[in-house]
Amino acid sequence: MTDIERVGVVGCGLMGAGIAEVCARAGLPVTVVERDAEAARAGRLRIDRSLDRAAARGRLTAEGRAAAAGLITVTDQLEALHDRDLVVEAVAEDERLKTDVFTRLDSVLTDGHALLATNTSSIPVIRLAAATGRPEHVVGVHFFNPVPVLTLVELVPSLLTSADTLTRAETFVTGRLGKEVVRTRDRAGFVVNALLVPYLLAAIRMVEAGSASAEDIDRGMVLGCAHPLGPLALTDLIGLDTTRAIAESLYAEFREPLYAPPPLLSRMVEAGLLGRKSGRGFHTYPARPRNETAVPAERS
Ligand SMILES: CC(=O)CC(=O)SCCNC(=O)CCNC(=O)[C@H](O)C(C)(C)COP(=O)(O)OP(=O)(O)OC[C@H]1O[C@@H](n2cnc3c(N)ncnc32)[C@H](O)[C@@H]1OP(=O)(O)O
Ligand SMILES: NC(=O)C1=CN([C@@H]2O[C@H](COP(=O)(O)OP(=O)(O)OC[C@H]3O[C@@H](n4cnc5c(N)ncnc54)[C@H](OP(=O)(O)O)[C@@H]3O)[C@@H](O)[C@H]2O)C=CC1
Repeated sequence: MTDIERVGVVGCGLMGAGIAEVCARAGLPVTVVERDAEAARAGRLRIDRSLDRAAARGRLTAEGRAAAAGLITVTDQLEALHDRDLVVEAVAEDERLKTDVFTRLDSVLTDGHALLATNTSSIPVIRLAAATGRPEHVVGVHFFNPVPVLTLVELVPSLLTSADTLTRAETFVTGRLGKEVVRTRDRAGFVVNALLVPYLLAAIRMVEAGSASAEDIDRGMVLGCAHPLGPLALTDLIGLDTTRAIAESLYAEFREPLYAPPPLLSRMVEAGLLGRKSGRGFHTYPARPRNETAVPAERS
């Protein structure tokens, strides 16, 4: 079994909140760190609402909901992670921001054997590992959105990740969290995003070219290919800012035009049209309390 008993998460947005939730639902105490007190409050609300939703849908008993909520602490103090066996970094897809978090985590974690994981979608893991004095303990552990629903985790060793770190990370995500693992090499976008993101960008280029409406492009893929969401609704779910950041990493690594972010995507990010999280992207979503992910309009 796994030696990981105390988990830390940095960032309590869409992914950090989901990762904290699945760890707590597996019975693990989780400390989540946000940027400041207000963001910590918003993160706590995000986790609590997701637990409420799971309880309302009958996927969690009232006792299970209370137990999971009781295992989670959200704070704005990175030092609170000093005693963790594993920390998963889930801040925004920005290499400088992540590098800074890894440098700080390296000095905060007292246990020399603690695992440092990144949930990055696309940034090569070695660049984050190199910001620490313990690259052998740094590994990519890439969850999928929504974390409580999707079972895949991509496991990404860098050239300096030790075999022991990889085994401990895999044992944790499969044995403790009940997820399925795909191992991938440390290349921008790993496996899934290297395939998925060019498809999302192609749909955005179709909107830009006026080939069809966003609604019809999505309907085409939902009705014609049985995808749960069309590409533009999926881009709204991921976040347009995150999608653009992933495209930029892929383009920087491979220089393939199919990875280049289309101008429409960049203009929408610059306009603050980030998808569900801002209430409007390629589709619109009803207003929700501040910092909470909106639900699609058709379900309101
Ligand atoms: C960018 C990256 O680096 C990598 C990525 O993650 S790429 C993105 C990958 N994700 C996808 O491709 C998502 C594909 N879409 C889906 O899986 C589904 O559309 C969806 C789960 C998002 C919504 O499913 P749906 O059937 O349209 O709606 P809905 O009926 O509300 O949800 C289905 C189930 O998921 C649950 N669910 C939906 N969203 C959820 C969330 N955010 N948190 C927790 N549970 C959620 C619902 O409660 C429901 O569960 P029950 O059946 O037990 O009631
Ligand atoms: N969205 C998706 O579908 C998926 C995303 N990912 C990856 O997960 C990571 C997080 O993405 P996602 O959750 O969508 O992004 P979000 O923007 O929803 O969340 C990022 C969170 O990190 C917080 N944050 C920023 N800087 C710090 C800091 N220094 N310390 C603590 N918290 C900080 C942000 O706070 P504030 O808002 O105050 O800046 C925000 O709450 C990214 O690397 C992304 O690529 C992986 C799989 C799927």
